Amino acid sequence: MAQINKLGVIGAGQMGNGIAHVAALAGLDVVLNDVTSDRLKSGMATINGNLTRQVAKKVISEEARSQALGRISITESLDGLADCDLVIETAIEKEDIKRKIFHDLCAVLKPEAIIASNTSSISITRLAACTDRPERFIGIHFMNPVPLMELVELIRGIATDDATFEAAKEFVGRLGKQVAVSEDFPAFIVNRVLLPMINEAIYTLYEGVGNVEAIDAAMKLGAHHPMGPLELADFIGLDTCLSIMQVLHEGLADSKYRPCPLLVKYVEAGWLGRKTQRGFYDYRGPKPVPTR
Ligand SMILES: CC(=O)CC(=O)SCCNC(=O)CCNC(=O)[C@H](O)C(C)(C)COP(=O)(O)OP(=O)(O)OC[C@H]1O[C@@H](n2cnc3c(N)ncnc32)[C@H](O)[C@@H]1OP(=O)(O)O
Ligand SMILES: NC(=O)C1=CN([C@@H]2O[C@H](COP(=O)(O)OP(=O)(O)OC[C@H]3O[C@@H](n4cnc5c(N)ncnc54)[C@H](OP(=O)(O)O)[C@@H]3O)[C@@H](O)[C@H]2O)C=CC1
Repeated sequence: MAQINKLGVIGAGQMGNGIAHVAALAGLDVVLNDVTSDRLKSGMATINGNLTRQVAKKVISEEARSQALGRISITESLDGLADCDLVIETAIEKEDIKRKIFHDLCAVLKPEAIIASNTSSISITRLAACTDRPERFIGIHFMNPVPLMELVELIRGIATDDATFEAAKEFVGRLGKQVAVSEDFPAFIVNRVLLPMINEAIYTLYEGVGNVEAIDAAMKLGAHHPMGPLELADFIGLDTCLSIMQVLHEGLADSKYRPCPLLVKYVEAGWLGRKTQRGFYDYRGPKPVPTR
């Protein structure tokens, strides 16, 4: 089994920067790619901020922080990923964008390298089929926030070979995370359970059963969830939540997965949650204020 020493990460958003952060701390060389230099700059600033917070909390040393930062390089071109042993795609949850990335990546990436997607919901088999190496393609699904969450789901496509699965498992173990293996069905395990709950919380708001604060307080205090479902939706990103519900609805053809029209409205408004500073809460002031 080939050892993974150099990791490529496509997309410098919240998941991409989290994966780059934990991989660099674990001693891997990381190349972070995104479409604009602004995105790369803000991704690196977030990594630096989160590493600095870990130093302040004595989770890591100052030396570990500076070594980790030194292991991450950035590139606006996929050519910069050519000699990586593993490339994880973490661009937005849109299948056409992911397919285009894999098409372009295969043209430059060394043939023996493994390709993975961090997709929350999309079929690994279908994504693998648009690459030149379906046997070396796998779903490696990290949870948000990556530096704090223990779990990573591994999803084999129909063609994924044993060596790829074992290399992915070893990689996840090196990052100090636990593996849950999921079959390749829409939204896998965590999101198959979590997203219908979030969607139902949005229906609860839409139908006027409770307001934002009441729904979140009910689930935090009444079910001991660390975040309320609407706060969590804002944290995940409302665009991502909608995309996952659409994949569940289309993939399982069951009306119980119908995305709530209010979720659609927020996404159409560009109110995507924390990343755009407005969602079920408005984050522009000193503390979050409910928008309903
Ligand atoms: C959509 C998908 O495909 C799959 C998914 O990921 S679904 C989402 C899964 N994730 C969850 O369900 C998260 C639920 N929330 C939680 O577990 C907790 O609220 C939490 C772990 C995120 C934070 O815990 P907390 O104790 O309430 O928060 P908080 O006190 O602010 O943070 C504790 C520490 O976490 C760290 N932290 C918080 N957010 C962080 C982030 N985004 N990145 C890195 N570190 C972070 C900080 O070190 C923070 O320390 P400080 O107090 O010094 O700032
Ligand atoms: N949010 C979550 O809780 C979780 C998300 N995921 C999955 O991870 C992936 C990323 O999600 P997340 O990090 O939250 O999303 P973000 O919106 O935070 O980040 C996505 C990043 O990808 C960039 N991007 C878009 N198109 C391309 C491209 N062609 N090439 C390279 N980069 C591109 C975006 O740039 P720009 O904004 O300029 O378009 C942005 O920087 C999705 O598949 C999502 O389903 C998995 C687990 C948890």
